[in-house]
Amino acid sequence: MNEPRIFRPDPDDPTRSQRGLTEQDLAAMPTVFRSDLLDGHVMLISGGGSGMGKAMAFLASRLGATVAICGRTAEKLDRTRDAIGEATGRTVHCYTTNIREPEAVEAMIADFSDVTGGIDTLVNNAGGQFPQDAIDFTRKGWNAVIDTNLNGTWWMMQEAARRWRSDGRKGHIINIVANVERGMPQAAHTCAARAGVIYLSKTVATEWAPHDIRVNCIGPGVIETEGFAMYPEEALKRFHKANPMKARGNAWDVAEQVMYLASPAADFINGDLIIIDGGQAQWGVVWPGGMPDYFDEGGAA
Ligand SMILES: CCCCCCCCC/C=C/C(=O)SCCNC(=O)CCNC(=O)[C@H](O)C(C)(C)COP(=O)(O)OP(=O)(O)OC[C@H]1O[C@@H](n2cnc3c(N)ncnc32)[C@H](O)[C@@H]1OP(=O)(O)O
Ligand SMILES: NC(=O)C1=CN([C@@H]2O[C@H](COP(=O)(O)OP(=O)(O)OC[C@H]3O[C@@H](n4cnc5c(N)ncnc54)[C@H](OP(=O)(O)O)[C@@H]3O)[C@@H](O)[C@H]2O)C=CC1
Repeated sequence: MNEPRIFRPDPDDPTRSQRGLTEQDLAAMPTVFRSDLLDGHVMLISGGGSGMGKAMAFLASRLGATVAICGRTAEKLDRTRDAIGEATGRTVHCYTTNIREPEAVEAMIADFSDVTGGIDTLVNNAGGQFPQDAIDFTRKGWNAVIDTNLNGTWWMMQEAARRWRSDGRKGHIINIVANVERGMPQAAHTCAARAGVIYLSKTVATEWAPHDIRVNCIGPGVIETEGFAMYPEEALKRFHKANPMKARGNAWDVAEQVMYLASPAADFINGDLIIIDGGQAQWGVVWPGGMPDYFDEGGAA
């Protein structure tokens, strides 16, 4: 049997404490892309201090891009900057910015544009949610998820677009959403926010075409990252059963797709949603963490 091209963690290995790829993995993972693919390219990645955003920051830097990452936790950003510097010799710019604060977003986009001469690709990857039955959401919990994933993403999109318009510069936005086509029980807040982002993106992909701004989304399925800490162990044991490949994706699967979209090869892709989920959208039941007994008649999940 052929070995997989990239490492896929064994979901049943109880000895693994690490969730997702290590910095050593990210420095050494093979890539299909040419090492100078993104020379001269400027990329801002929100949530770039961990998980998929960190993998994107590593890969973009390895391919020659000038990268900035933002998040709420300075230590995570600094650590990522140092690890990428060590692996690639490149300088990653860090912004301790909460995307829920529009003034802070405005200042970050202005600064990174001024420092670099202009952003080429904005990747809105920051986000998340907690698992809970919708009927039990508190107002604060609902607002936290909507404010992060919908409002925060929008402040970033609008500020970048305004700056591109005033600079007369073309730009590209890639929004990381989720695979929400059939809904996702215990994640209704995030489904609402991500569906909002997908249709916001499709709409402005048309509105902003005259400004030479393209907008696309990527919908990951179950991708093993540090973010899995949000979920109970029992649910994690079942996540890989949510797709017919019976696998978890990893951050590199998503990072390589982002680099493809950022490259000239994707110049004619606009207003699209690309799903990376091992076939989850077509498969079985919609409860990644397992169904309540009410539904689970034959133990199918
Ligand atoms: C299994 C099936 C899977 C089903 C779903 C399976 C999805 C699989 C695929 C997706 C995987 C991923 O996205 S993995 C990536 C996950 N990564 C993340 O989620 C990281 C970022 N997330 C966050 O920062 C937080 O979750 C988020 C709520 C969005 C923003 O946080 P804030 O800092 O604003 O909020 P907090 O102060 O933590 O919480 C604000 C309020 O939210 C509510 N709240 C917060 N955590 C809560 C919790 N665990 N349970 C209930 N309620 C909670 C409370 O009301 C909180 O108020 P108080 O009561 O006053 O405290
Ligand atoms: N892993 C998966 O299976 C899937 C993940 N996703 C989504 O993909 C994205 C990346 O997730 P993943 O890498 O797995 O998880 P992580 O939890 O590692 O990444 C989320 C990142 O977003 C940052 N972030 C969260 N809230 C804010 C905020 N208000 N302002 C700025 N930064 C913020 C976090 O940093 P900090 O807390 O320091 O601010 C963190 O670095 C998220 O939007 C996630 O919901 C979607 C589908 C599946």
